[in-house]
Amino acid sequence: MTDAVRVRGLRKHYQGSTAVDGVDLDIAEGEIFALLGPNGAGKTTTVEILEGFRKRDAGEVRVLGEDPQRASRRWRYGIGLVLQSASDMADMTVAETVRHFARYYPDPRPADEVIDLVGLTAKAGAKVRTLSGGQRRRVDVAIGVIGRPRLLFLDEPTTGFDPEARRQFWALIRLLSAQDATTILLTTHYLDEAETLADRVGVIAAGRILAVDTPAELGGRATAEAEVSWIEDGTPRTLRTAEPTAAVRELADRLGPEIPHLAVRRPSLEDIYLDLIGSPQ
Ligand SMILES: Nc1ncnc2c1ncn2[C@@H]1O[C@H](COP(=O)(O)OP(=O)(O)OP(=O)(O)O)[C@@H](O)[C@H]1O
Repeated sequence: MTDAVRVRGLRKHYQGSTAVDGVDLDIAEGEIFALLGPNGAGKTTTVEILEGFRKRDAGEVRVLGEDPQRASRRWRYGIGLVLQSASDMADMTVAETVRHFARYYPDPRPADEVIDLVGLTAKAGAKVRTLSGGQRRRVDVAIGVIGRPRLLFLDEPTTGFDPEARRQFWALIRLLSAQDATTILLTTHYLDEAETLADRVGVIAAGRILAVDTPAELGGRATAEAEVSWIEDGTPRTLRTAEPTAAVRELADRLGPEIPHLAVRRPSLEDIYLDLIGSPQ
């Protein structure tokens, strides 16, 4: 499989402070990759360098086979952006906005098809300013994918969404990924979003990548000990074990088939993430 993104030894300093401190990153074509990290970790700086909006101080960067700093117009057509600050086309309708952006591309998707894809057909004639926050974000996605990008950048796409809107948005991203094998680089502060959407996640802190893996395997998660908890003689008990099934069987033998308040908990992606970035839990 070819790499959509290949980064080696990326560095960026701002007036004395180091924002990106030797990042290596590979993202395969068709992959959904989530970049996670605390505020100020270097996510936006890294992503803006990949998008060609920021110059690096050192390192090699290849995005869709080209150096974003010297990339061609054709290269830019292959990139889709959904940035944190939404486009302000508030006085135009949804359809006008999408058609407006379609003109920038040599081979855009049909505007109606994209509006349908993002679930805004019923709102196609509505002014963008009359839409809810979540609906506006869908307009941003429509603009991001109108040019048939091979690589889509999503910067904190669901901040401020209610739970239902987030789930709808995730379904849309999965659809985009499945339909056209669009490569997606997502930054997010929501661990459940990364877990649901991403094939792999990378954790960055203080400008360095700490770990890259599938959400299930990150930081040794798949082999981490489970915590078994229950109540015995009115007292809460917990046990950490690599063999929770055996522990439950032993408890059932001792306490009967219904073990009071039994729970078996494996570390969540959030537990692993907080552990990696060294945050007290
Ligand atoms: N234009 C700039 N000038 C000076 N320092 C900057 C600039 N942009 C970012 N920084 C600094 O670089 C570091 C990394 O910032 P960056 O925005 O890349 O982090 P981030 O991981 O995207 O954070 P967040 O999750 O808060 O968006 C921070 O310490 C930030 O203060």
